[in-house]
Amino acid sequence: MKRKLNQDDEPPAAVGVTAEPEKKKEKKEKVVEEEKELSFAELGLDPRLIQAVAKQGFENPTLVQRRAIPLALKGEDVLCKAKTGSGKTAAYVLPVLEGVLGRKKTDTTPYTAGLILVPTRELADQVHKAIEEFSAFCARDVTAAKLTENVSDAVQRSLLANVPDVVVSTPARAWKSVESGALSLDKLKYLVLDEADLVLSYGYDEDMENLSRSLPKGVQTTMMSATLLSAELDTLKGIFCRNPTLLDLNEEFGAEDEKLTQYYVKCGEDDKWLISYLIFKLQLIKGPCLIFVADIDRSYRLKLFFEQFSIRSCILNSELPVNTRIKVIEEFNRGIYDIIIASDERSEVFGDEKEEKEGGEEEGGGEEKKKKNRGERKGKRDEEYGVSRGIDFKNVAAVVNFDLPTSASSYTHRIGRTARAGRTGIAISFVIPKDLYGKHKPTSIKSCERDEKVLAKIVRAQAKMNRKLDPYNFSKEQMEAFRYRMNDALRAVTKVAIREARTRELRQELLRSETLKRYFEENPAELSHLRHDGELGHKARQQAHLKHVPDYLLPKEAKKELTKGSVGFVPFKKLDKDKKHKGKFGGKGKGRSFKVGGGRKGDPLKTFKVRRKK
Ligand SMILES: Nc1ncnc2c1ncn2[C@@H]1O[C@H](COP(=O)(O)OP(=O)(O)OP(=O)(O)O)[C@@H](O)[C@H]1O
Repeated sequence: MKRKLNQDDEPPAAVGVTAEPEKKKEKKEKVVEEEKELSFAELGLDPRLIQAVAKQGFENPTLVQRRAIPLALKGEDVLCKAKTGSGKTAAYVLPVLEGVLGRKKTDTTPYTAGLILVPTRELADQVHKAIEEFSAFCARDVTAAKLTENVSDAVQRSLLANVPDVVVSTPARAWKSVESGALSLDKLKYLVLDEADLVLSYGYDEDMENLSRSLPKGVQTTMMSATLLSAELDTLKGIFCRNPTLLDLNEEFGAEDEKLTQYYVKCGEDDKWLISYLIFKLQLIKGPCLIFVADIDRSYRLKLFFEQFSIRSCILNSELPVNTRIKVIEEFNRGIYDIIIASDERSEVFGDEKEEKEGGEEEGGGEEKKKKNRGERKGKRDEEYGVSRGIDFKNVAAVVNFDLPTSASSYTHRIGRTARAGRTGIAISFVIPKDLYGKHKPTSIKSCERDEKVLAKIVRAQAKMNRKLDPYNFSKEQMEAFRYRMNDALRAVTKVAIREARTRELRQELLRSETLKRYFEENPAELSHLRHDGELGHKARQQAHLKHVPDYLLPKEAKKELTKGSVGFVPFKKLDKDKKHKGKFGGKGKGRSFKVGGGRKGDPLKTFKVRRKK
C-alpha cells in the first residue's frame, strides 16, 4: 500500500517502536518495503521537477532522497551521512529548486536564494549540470550559476549581475564574490554543503567563517557526505545549523544491498607495477577503470609505464587546467577512455589527522604537518582540484588504489567512484607490508610507509558500513615470467622522461588554450616555438618487444583459449567460503579462492584464461 508523505509526518525511520523485538523488526521491514515504493510525486515535489526526474530515468527515489527530501521540504536543517553514489545530489538539489519555484509563485523579485558549496571545481561543474537537468521543465523560473570557471572577474561579475536563483561554488570563490560585492547573500534561504566534512576542513575554514558571517538569520542548511566523523558533526552543528536532524543512513545499507566487492593485495613495491601491468595488459578487469596514485609524478610515471606495453590511459591531476579536467571526465563518461590515472593529492595533503584524533591515536606533529601541507599546496597546483569526492564517473568497473590513501575516509570516497546507483563494481588496493617498505627504491613512495596501519583503519571503517575487504593473491610463479618485461619498462621511464611528459602535457594545454588563442594570433613566432619544443622533447624510450605478450609466456590452457578467441573477461569472483586456497604470492597468503570466468577455479592469473589486447 502506498502512502503519500505529508509535511507533518515523521520520517519513516522513526516509525516502528514496539515492545517486542520480533514485532518491531517485522513492522520496520514493512515500513521499509512501503517506503521503497514511494514515488517522487508522493514526496510532494513540483510536477515540473517530477517530469525532469522522470526524464533522467529515475523511477523511485533512493533511500537518502526518501528520507532527506521530506525533511528539507518541512524546512528542517539536515545533516546527512549516506554512502557514495546513493543519490545525495538530487536529495539536496530538488528541495532547493522546490523552494525557489514555490516562492516565485507569489514573489518574483530577483535574489539569490540558494548557495551550494562544494570542495572542488569539478564537482561544482557537475552539480551545476544536475541543476540544469532537474530544472529542464522550469528553466524560465530557475536560474543557476557556477563560480568556478577560469573567467575574468568582469565576466564573473556580469554572470552574477543577472542574479541567479542558485549559485554553486567552492567556498573560496563564493567568499571572493561576496567580498567584492558581486554576490549578495542578504536574502539567502538555502545553504547546502556537499562533501561537508571536506568543505569545512582546514583548507577552507577561513572562507567558511567569512561566509557564515555574511548569512542572514534563519537560513536553512543541508549538509551531506558519505563520511562524517563525530568531531566534524559537532563542528557542523555548531557553525551553521540551528537544530539539525541527523540522518545517518550508512548503517541502514544491509550487506545484502552491497554491490561493491573489495580486495586488497599485499605485495612488494615493484610487484604492484608488475601486477598492474598484468591486470591491464591481460584484461583481467573489463570495463572503465579508475586508478588512484599518490602524486602527480607518479601519475605520469604509471602512464608512461603503461605506454611501454601499449596500454592507453589518460591523466587527471591538479596541474591540468580545470576545463581539461572536466573534459577528461566527460570523455571518460562517454566511453572514449578506459583508464584514468588520477593523482589524489588532496588525500595526501589532508592525511588522516582527524581520524587519528577520533581513534585517540594521533602520532603528534599535527600542527607542523598542517603547516607543511599548507605550504605544499602553494604553487601551480589548483587547490580546488579533486576527483575522489563526489564525481559521478559513469559505469566504472573497478577502482584500483595503486597507492593506498592515507585515511579511511579517502578510501571510502575513492572506491565510491564505482558501484554507484545500484551498479556492481570492484575495488582493488595494493598494500605494502611494513617489512617490504623501502626495499625497492626506484618504486618506493613515502605515503605507503604506513599502509598496513591505514588498512586496519579502512577495514574498521568499512565494517561500520556492513562492508568487508578480502585478501587477494596472485600466483607468484606465473607473475615471475613477466618480471623482466616490467623491469625493462620501468627502466625506460626515467625521471627526465617523466619531467618531459609533464611539461609536454602543459605545453599542449597552452596550445589548446582559448584564452591564449588571441595572443598566439598576434605572436605566431611564439606559437611555432612552443610547437617546436613539443616535438623535440625527450620521450620515454619505446621498446617494441614490450607491446605484445608472446605466447610462450602464457600457460597452455591460456593459449588454447586465446586461439579459440572466445574468452574475454576473467572476472574477480569469489568461490564458496569453504574452498580456500593457500596463496602462493608472498608465501603465506590466506586469501580466498576464486571462481573465474564461468566456473573455472583459481584466481585469474593462475588460470590465465584471458584475451590479450591487440
Ligand atoms: N532515484 C534515482 N534513481 C536512479 N538513479 C539515481 C537516482 N538518484 C540518483 N541517481 C543516479 O545515481 C548516481 C549517483 O548519484 P549522486 O552523484 O547524487 O551520488 P552521491 O550520493 O552524491 O555520491 P557521492 O557521495 O560520491 O558524492 C548518479 O548517476 C545519479 O544520476
